Order: sequence, then structure tokens, then C-alpha cells
Amino acid sequence: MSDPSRAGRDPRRASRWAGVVRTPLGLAAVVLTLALLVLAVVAPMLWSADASAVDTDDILAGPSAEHWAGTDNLGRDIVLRTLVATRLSIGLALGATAIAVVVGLVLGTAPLLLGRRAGRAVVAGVNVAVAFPGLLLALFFAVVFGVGATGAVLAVGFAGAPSFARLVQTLVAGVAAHDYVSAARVAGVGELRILVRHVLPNIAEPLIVNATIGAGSALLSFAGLSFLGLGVQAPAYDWGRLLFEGVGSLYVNPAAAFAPGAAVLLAGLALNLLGESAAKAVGVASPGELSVAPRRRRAARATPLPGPAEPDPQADAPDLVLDVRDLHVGFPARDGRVEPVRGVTFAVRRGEAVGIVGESGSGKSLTALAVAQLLDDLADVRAERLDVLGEDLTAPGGESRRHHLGTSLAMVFQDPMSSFNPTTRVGAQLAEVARHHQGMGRREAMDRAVDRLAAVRIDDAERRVRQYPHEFSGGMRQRAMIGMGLMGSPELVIADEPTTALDVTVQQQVLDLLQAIRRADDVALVLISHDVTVVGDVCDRVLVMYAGRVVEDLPATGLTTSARHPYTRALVAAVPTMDTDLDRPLTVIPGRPVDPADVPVGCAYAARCPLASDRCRAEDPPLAGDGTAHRVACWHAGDPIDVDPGGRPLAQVEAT
Ligand SMILES: Nc1ncnc2c1ncn2[C@@H]1O[C@H](COP(=O)(O)OP(=O)(O)OP(=O)(O)O)[C@@H](O)[C@H]1O
Repeated sequence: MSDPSRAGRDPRRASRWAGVVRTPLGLAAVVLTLALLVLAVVAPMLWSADASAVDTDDILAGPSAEHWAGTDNLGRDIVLRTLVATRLSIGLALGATAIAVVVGLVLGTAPLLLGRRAGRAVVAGVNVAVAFPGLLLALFFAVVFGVGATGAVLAVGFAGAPSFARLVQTLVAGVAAHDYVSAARVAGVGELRILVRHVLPNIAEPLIVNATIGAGSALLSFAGLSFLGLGVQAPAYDWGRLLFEGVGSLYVNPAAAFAPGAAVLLAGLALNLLGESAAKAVGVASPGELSVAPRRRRAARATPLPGPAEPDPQADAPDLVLDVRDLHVGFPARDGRVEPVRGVTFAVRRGEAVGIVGESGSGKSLTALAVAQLLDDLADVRAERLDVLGEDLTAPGGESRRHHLGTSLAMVFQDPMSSFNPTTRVGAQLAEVARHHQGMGRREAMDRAVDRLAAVRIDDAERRVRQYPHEFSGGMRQRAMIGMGLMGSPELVIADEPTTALDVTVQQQVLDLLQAIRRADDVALVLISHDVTVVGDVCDRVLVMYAGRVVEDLPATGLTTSARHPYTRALVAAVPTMDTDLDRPLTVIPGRPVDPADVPVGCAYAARCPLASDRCRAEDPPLAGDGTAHRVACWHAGDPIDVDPGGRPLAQVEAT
């Protein structure tokens, strides 16, 4: 019987690497590199003695049948010496590359592991170092570490480290922005473990490719250092040293410099071509194609705001899982600061399903990310209160908070493809949560993963846990993501557009699943969507967001009948129903959503609102309750809107 774990091994990865030899250039590079490595091993064994044999009768001889590249000033054969020098030359280059990669990895991953300030200092230091030409740095370090082979290895290694550090920073930042890293953070997994388990495996390929190219450059740097007399010292010799000696007799025997020069050229070319071919085959960027590192994501802690903001009327309920008051999320911008979330207040009770709707850019996701502590470290999160499952996120938290939220808060992201680490089997990713938080052993955690996959209605869960994410369909991946949330005992599930990326046929399955989980264990659900119908069907209550604020908070059942804010009414009117006259253009909300960098005075919706008055353009209405659970922020809440015979607000018809 075949081993299912083997069956699940990612075959695409291996075949990508095999693609290196499918191009003539790649094949030539592989053959040349292998030949070099073989030579490095066998040449000193075969010809070391002959290459050192002094022949005072035949010094500085030109090329001949016996000595193809002539002899040096002690009558030693140049070709043999060049062949024997392969081992030291390649060895030194690989040693220096290893140093560059290790130091680069330490510096490149530091921003992820260290705090914001220290991380930035490291990034700044690396940026300054990258600005210096590599050879200049190598010369500087060669002087610092002293003349000789060891000093040269350290010099070339440290000189190459900044560009590797920059590369690693870029790669780490790219991977750290993926949802599976966010998911691991929500699960309370520490940064070091995230780095080892999720980040490093996903940057290994580009790192190997770039290290190969780096080895080619190191080889050239060595030749340069030895040529300048700063590298390998006699009686040892590498290609650079031979070049140095050959140049001394250039006018007597030019071939003495040509042979080691050609070796450096060939070896450098082989390694560079190999790296470039691998980059193309594997589909990663080589150093020249890499851009400046994008920002990484790390939990931005909320700063307490002085109160008081008017609480959600149900904030006094004893069973709150979420109590958010006056939440602001800002980012540094060119002209100071933009604030896409501008004072959001709401509460969610145990077992309650609350939907958040609004057009793109209204601040829905930022609100959810602030609650899950997943915002970029540049985000400035302020709140009068930000209590999640009884944990005060405006206060510093420790391991126990991480543990509590890791098992009680689950996050489901929009893109099921990026929600899982592509290099790790699904079961192992689910099991990580149980092993980390519940202290389960490998077997027990895997059993639970199987159980949870079965709970989210994935057939043949025993086999599926051993598969990689790409072997799952989109809908299955999304269900598996929900299954990951169920590895602990969640009390709150935050789902950010969980069905947007899915086929319509599986959307309903995922929504049904969320409903079933909620009902079975009295789990609270915050469902973010731009689809009013989805939220209306699934949730008990709906928060309507506009320009970073909640403009209406109403029971889901009242969405079509008792919405009072003109924006909510417009959102509902924009959804086609069975009665919609399909011969007429569909209703749209005129104008554009507000740019967070340019929020107008007064009500942000005024410019698009058919009811807008002078007061609306001057004063921003507060989110006020009417004694029931219904809250609305509008000076004209519930006023009739003149409509045309098709039910479209007249102001909107004019504008469209
Ligand atoms: N890191 C950031 N820096 C600056 N602005 C940001 C950042 N992240 C988000 N924004 C801005 O904040 C606003 C709200 O973003 P958010 O993702 O919360 O919107 P949303 O309502 O969830 O929209 P969508 O439905 O498109 O996801 C957007 O205008 C966005 O451009």
C-alpha cells in the first residue's frame, strides 16, 4: 500500500526544480557547475604533488605541449596549479556565501522578531550598508579581519551580508503579509515559531537561488582580494593568487594570467547562469528584480482613548464577547495621518451574529483586524475600550492572554488560497494550534485535526489531513480554515468576506457551516460582507459602516423594512429583488465613497444623500439610539425620500 504522506508530497515543487535542466542554458550551467565541483574534489588528490614540483630549469616558460599554459617563476605547471586551486577557490567562495546567508538571515528576520523600534533600526542599518559597493566593503573588512584566507572569507562574507539581509527582509515581509501568518498569530503562535514554520520554508527557494548567484559574485570578490595581495597567502594558492602571480610575468608569459583568469570567469559564469536558470524555472525573482521590502504585519497594540463615547445599548449585558468603544485606526500619511476608522462603537453578545456591511473602503476590515490584533505595526489603534472575550486590548498583554485569545477567537479570511501555508500539510497546520495551546502530543493533535475536518464536513478527513492546501478545492480550503478555528473552543468567530472568493454554489455551504457552528456551541459571529443579502440572511444584527463610522445599527430582520439611514436604504435598494424591473438600469448609489485622506466636514454621506441639508454639511450626526436596539447617525433619519415610479430615489436618478 502506498504511503499517503508520500502521495501528498508537493510534486510541483520538484518538477519546477527539474525545469532548470530543460533549457540549453540551464543544462550547460548544471553540467559546468557539476564539473567544477568534481574538479574541486579530485584535482588536489590527483595533481597536488605535480603542481608543486619545482623545476628550476624551466622557469617562466611559455605554453608548450608539456605545459599548456607555461610555468611560473619556480617552473611549476600553471594549468595543474589552476586545476588544483579549484578546491580552495570554490571552498572559499562557498564559505563566504554561507556567512553572507547566515548573517543576512539574522539581520533580515530581525524586524519580524524584534519590536518596532529595534526592527526599524536594523532595517535602516541594512539600507545604509547596501548603499556601499560590495568590493569596497570587502576591502574594508579585509583590512579589519587581517590579510589571509580566513580574513578574506570573513570579509567577503560580511560584505555580502547586507544584500542578503535586504533580500530576506523583502521575502519575509512578503510571506508575513499572508493570511496564514495572520491565522497563526490569531492562534497565538509566537513570532519565532511563525518564522521557523511558516516563513522560512516559503522563502527557501528564492534564497537558494540567490545564494547560488551570490556564490558567483563571492568568487569574483576573492579573485579581486587575492589579486590585491589581501587574500590567500603563499604557499597556499587560489585562482586570485595565481592571477596575481601571473600578472607579474605578463610580458614573459601572458598565459600564466590567462589560465586562472579563465577559471574565475568560467566558474563565475556557471554559478550565475545556474542561479538565473533556477530563478526562471522556480519562478522567483533574482536580486536585480527585487523591489524594496513591503511592510510587515505585526500586532499593533491599541492605545486607550480618554472617554466617554456613548456605548452600544447592549454593552451592559453580562455575556459580552466584544465591547468596542470609540475605536480609531489611523496610519501615517504624507500630510500627517489618515484615519480610515473614526470612532466605531459596538458590542457583541455571546451567540450573537453581527454583520458589518458597507462599500469598499468603509473600514470594515480594519475594524476586524484591530479586534484580532492583526494590524500592521504602522497602524495607530486607539480606543476608549477594546475588550475582546474579556481581555482588555488597550492594556499590555502577556502569554495568558495570547493563550486565551488563541483558543477562543477564530478568524476566517477572504482568500482561502492564502489562508494556508502552501509548504505544510493541512493537518499539520490544524494540529499546530492544538499542540501549541492545548499541549497535545503529535498523535492526539492530529486526531483532533481529523475530527475537526470531519466537523466542517470534509469527507475522508483521515486522508485529507495529509494533503497540501493546493490539493483542496477553494470551498474545502475555506471549510478547513473554519475547522482550524474550531481546533480550540472558539467563543467568537470573525469572518471577513468568507465567501467572496468562492463559487456561488459553495458560498451557501460555507454560510450554512458558520450558522451551524454558531448554533451548536453558542459561538458569536462577526460577519463582514459588502453583500447586504448575505448579512441579512445570516445575522441577528447589522452594523452599516460608512467612511470609517457606524452609521446605522439595526436588527437584520428590519433591513428592508425599518432601515432609517439614507445610506442603508440605498444599499438595500441597490439589491435586485424578484420585483425589480430588469428592463430598467439597476439602482446605484451616486458619487464615490469618501477618501479617508479627505473626509468632509459634517456628515460624510451628505454629498451623496438625497436628504442632505445645510445642517448635514456642517455637523456630523452622532450615532444615537431610540431606546431600542436600533441606532442611527442621521439628522434626517427615516424622512421620506422622493422616489421615481421604479422606486429609485429621485436625487440618485438625476445623478446616474
Ligand atoms: N495600511 C494602510 N495604510 C493606509 N490606509 C489603509 C491601510 N489599510 C487600509 N487603508 C485604507 O483604509 C480604508 C478602509 O480599509 P478597509 O480594508 O477596512 O475597507 P473595507 O471596508 O474592509 O473594504 P473592502 O470591502 O474593500 O475590504 C481604505 O480606504 C484603505 O485604503
